[in-house]
Amino acid sequence: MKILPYKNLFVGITDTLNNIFFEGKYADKEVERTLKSNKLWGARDRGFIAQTVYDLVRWKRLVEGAMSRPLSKETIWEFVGTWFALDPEQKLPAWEEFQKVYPKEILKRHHESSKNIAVAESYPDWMFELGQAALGDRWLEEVHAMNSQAPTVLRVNTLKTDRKTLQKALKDRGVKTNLLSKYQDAIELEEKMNIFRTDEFQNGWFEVQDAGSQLIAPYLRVGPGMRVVDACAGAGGKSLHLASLMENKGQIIAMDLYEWKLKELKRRAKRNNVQNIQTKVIEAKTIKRMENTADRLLIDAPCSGLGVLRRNPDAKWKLQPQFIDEIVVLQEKILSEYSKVIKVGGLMVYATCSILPQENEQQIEKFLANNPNYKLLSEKTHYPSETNYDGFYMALIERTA
Ligand SMILES: C[S@@+](CC[C@H](N)C(=O)[O-])C[C@H]1O[C@@H](n2cnc3c(N)ncnc32)[C@H](O)[C@@H]1O
Repeated sequence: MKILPYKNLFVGITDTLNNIFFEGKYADKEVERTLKSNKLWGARDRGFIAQTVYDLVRWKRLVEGAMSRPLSKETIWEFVGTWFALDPEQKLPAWEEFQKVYPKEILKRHHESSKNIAVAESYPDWMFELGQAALGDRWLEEVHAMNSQAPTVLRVNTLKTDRKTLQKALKDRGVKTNLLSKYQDAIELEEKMNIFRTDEFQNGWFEVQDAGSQLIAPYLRVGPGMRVVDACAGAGGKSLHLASLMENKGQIIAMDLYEWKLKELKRRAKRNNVQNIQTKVIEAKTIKRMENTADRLLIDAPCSGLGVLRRNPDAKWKLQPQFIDEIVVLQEKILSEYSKVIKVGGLMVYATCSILPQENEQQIEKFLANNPNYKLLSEKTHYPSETNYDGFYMALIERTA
């Protein structure tokens, strides 16, 4: 993206990066906060700030390689300057903050440092090695695919409208979209924009949900009138989708450990005109009391998020290796305990937004070996390099006895 040579934009960028890298803030929230802080910035300014921050979060290690020193609070201007100096077409403003940024040296250092593929693709060594050990050459394709920008995809709320009507309404506002043929309820925006201010969003005609994620609720084969448990419902992206597929009939029990997430779910349900969701905070005996009660169970498990790094590039730097070990143990426990909630003959879907086999097919193999009364009907990993959307895993399992 071409440099906009205005100091206040760069101050916005460096402040935002500081908060993301050194104050533990989430990239999306921080970008949103910065953009709200100056009402005088126009669409071009905002686009420049958002894009530069996301690029720099994504390419942190590559830029550090070209600086040949780590990013710190002290080197943050050099970090930003180095990013732009890597592109010979860009001309850095002659500001004092960029005095020590020498494009020729940067390009020379980049040439050397990017011989290491983990630097060239900008991933921490441990993550790169973990993925490569698990997925071999496929990992190289996935890390590359997860370095591009995530498209914005909407899921039409079929309780309120249909895809064509939504597409036409957005077109009338000047928003160009494409219907995705392989995803029954999905519409993709041609250009990034803030879609949350539109009447269509406020009136619950759609939710923003990646196309890969939109495959999970239909995989559970729900129908009107069923009793469905969404065991890790969070703020309810999939619960809302299940409600649409069930035509608002039957019952969805949306559960999570955190009440604040379920509160957000309720708010979204109201906007979506969803009336068949009941929320429940999981306490010590909740799961035991619900055994053998559900026709369908969705376990959208907590995971490493190693399929959605292009949406959350800051996770590259925030995730720690021991978290992966811990999350695998938690997934195993959740599967073993929560699976008892379905009745004999009922179905469950176990899903993650990771592409690591240890969180996915290996987890299911262990579960089936320990629980012969469950049968795997199908499983699928969606890889970002193949779909151009987020990476996901889903397994459909039947309780047979
Ligand atoms: C992948 S997220 C769910 C996303 C959500 N289903 C959606 O579509 O928006 C996983 C969720 O599991 C929840 N969680 C973590 N540990 C849990 C546990 N032991 N039991 C139930 N939920 C748990 C987290 O709070 C988080 O909301």
